[in-house]
Amino acid sequence: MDRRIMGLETEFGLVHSAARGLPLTPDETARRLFRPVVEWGRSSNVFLPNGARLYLDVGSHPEYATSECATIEDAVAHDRAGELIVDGMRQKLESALAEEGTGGSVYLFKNNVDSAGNSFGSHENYMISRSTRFPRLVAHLIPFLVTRQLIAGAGRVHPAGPAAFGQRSFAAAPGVPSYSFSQRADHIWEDSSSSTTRARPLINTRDEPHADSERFRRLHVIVGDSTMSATTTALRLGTTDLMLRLVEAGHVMTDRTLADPALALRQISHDLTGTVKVELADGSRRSALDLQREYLETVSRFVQANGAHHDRVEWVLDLWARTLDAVQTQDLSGIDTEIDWAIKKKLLDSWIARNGGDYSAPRIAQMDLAYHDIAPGRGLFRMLEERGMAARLPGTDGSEARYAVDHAPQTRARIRGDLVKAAIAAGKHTTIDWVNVKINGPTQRIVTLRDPFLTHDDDAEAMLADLRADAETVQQDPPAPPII
Ligand SMILES: Nc1ncnc2c1ncn2[C@@H]1O[C@H](COP(=O)(O)OP(=O)(O)OP(=O)(O)O)[C@@H](O)[C@H]1O
Ligand SMILES: [Mg+2]
Repeated sequence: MDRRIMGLETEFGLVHSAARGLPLTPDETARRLFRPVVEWGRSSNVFLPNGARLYLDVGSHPEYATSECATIEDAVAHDRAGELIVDGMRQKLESALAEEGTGGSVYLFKNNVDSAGNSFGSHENYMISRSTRFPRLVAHLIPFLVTRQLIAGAGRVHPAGPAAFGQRSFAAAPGVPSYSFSQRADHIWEDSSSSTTRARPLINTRDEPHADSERFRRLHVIVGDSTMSATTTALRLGTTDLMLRLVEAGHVMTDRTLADPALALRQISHDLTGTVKVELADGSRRSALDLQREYLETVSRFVQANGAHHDRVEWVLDLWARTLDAVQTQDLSGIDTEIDWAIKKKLLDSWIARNGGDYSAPRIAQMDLAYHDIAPGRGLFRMLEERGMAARLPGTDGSEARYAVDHAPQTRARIRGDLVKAAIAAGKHTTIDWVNVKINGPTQRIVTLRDPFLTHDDDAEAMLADLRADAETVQQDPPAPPII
């Protein structure tokens, strides 16, 4: 696919800490956080004017699923817009709690593990053609995704050393405080399956295309870490899209099937040199660095032969190469403003250099968490960004995310977003999913958008015109969306 629909889902960690007395329970905090959303959309599962889905699933992790994006920069901007939106809700809740005397602080973390060791996800969605042979695609993608943490991991501190997996422990001896590439690697148990939680695979194979099922399929990757840095997010999406292109083109690829992908994920995550050898199904042993170098080389040759399919391909290949060089030479200075695990490691290592101690210091664990705090002026990544110590995606100036808060990208999300705004203004109840927009009421109407690329639909135009006419007759102002 030359143009590809992509979407990112982020589950946030949520904590209330009380100034005095007991904090709100996680469930209560989440319920309170979503109160303005429910007031606006009459549900804790809504689609927003920018086309995105904001919801509270079982448990207490707010989730933001970006609308369908057709470019990497849109996906990055909309992912960040989600942070701005939930941060606005966080600020509202903090103010409400202060007013009623409960007080305390509300924290939202864009990470993948909580203090009790539970893991929550950052899911990537890529549209692929129905004609692509799915088992072949999955087989080629898994070894890539297992080793992708070298270039797209968010980094994690293990104050008591890596946890054991079955009978095995990794890298540093058990009990030796350490740092790993990935947040998520220790929590994945299978290579691919149709469950996202129970067995927790790398790829969820449940077939829900959210589009015309005869033409399209949605690839649901759930192994990735949530990334704070725009450049890391762009690299994560950009490299994966290139790999998909290669497979889709029917490019003959070496079989790199791993003997045990979940085990290899952990072995690789806990070896910052990238040189530990993991076992392939054919009995050979290869390092993550070697495998990633081969992928980069194959993709580069493919691009040379077939041309770049968007204007960031060169940038993706360059950052990919620089990151592998940094791992190989163990000199992170070339990537420590661009790749999350390296940005965070630099921060932690400079604290240790100034204060002594090691990765077991309580302050280090705090910083590991605070890096992912999305609050401006408090989150460590946010602060680095404000000081110009975290790179922006070239050609962007930071205003794109703010714009994406209430503007949908140029896909069918644009139509959905317009209908959401118009329905709210007209005081109509709706039932919406990724494909359908239904106006409830005595004269039910439904618009079905099966092609995610389409930005125009006659039925939707007609519905929009009617909703706008209805809005003229509504006396009250519509409720404001639950965003800042
Ligand atoms: N046809 C498509 N191809 C690829 N991605 C899509 C397509 N349609 C929608 N998406 C993206 O897929 C994601 C779906 O998010 P959502 O949270 O609803 O996921 P889900 O897997 O369907 O449901 P759940 O998280 O409830 O299990 C969004 O980011 C959206 O932009
Ligand atoms: Mg989801």
